Amino acid sequence: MGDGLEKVLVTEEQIKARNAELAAEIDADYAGKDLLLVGVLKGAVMVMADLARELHHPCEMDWMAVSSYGAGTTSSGVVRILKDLDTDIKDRNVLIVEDVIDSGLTLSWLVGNLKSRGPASVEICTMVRKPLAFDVDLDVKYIGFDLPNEFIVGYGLDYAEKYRNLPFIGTLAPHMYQG
Ligand SMILES: O=P(O)(O)OC[C@H]1O[C@H](OP(=O)(O)OP(=O)(O)O)[C@H](O)[C@@H]1O
Ligand code: HPA
Ligand SMILES: [Mg+2]
Repeated sequence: MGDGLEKVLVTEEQIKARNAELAAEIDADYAGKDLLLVGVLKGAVMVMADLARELHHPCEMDWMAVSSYGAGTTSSGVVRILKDLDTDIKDRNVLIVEDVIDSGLTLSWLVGNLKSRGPASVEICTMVRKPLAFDVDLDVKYIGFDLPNEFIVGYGLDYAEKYRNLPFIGTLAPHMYQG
């Protein structure tokens, strides 16, 4: 592929179908309950927008920006809040919406942070989970796709802020990030 990509792992059609399935599960699980979606900027923008439009259940949306990757392809392990929620989540049912759980460091930290604010519940929905996350004690209720341990881009996922707008998920050709 001449655009720095190596291969497509999940097509636009597969993502759309999976979002509809996940939304149906969420609709059923939250029937009669309040629901606040918390998107993790910037990666979760695409999945939040698409998933929310597949939901029939009324929900609110808020956003947090945390960063642990900077411009590289491995997590620094240090999570910083760049933008906090506008909403008080005390007694609310919070569903965190993410693009990827890779090392799991970002979400482990975020779940702990949000739970300390006294919500009624905190659950996680991620479009992609990678195998390193199995080593972390993290309960992930809604998972789009389990993918292998390769650096991926597209559908919100970036490499040095690029490729987020691709409608599919693919891998980057190694020459793009190896010197
Ligand atoms: O499971 P982990 O290894 O912690 O990685 C997952 C997190 O890393 C990425 O965000 P990043 O910090 O790069 O910010 P971004 O969403 O703005 O790209 C991604 O969007 C997840 O939030
Ligand atoms: O594979 C990935 N791609 C882009 N951003 C990421 N953040 C964690 N893992 C990834
Ligand atoms: Mg990123």
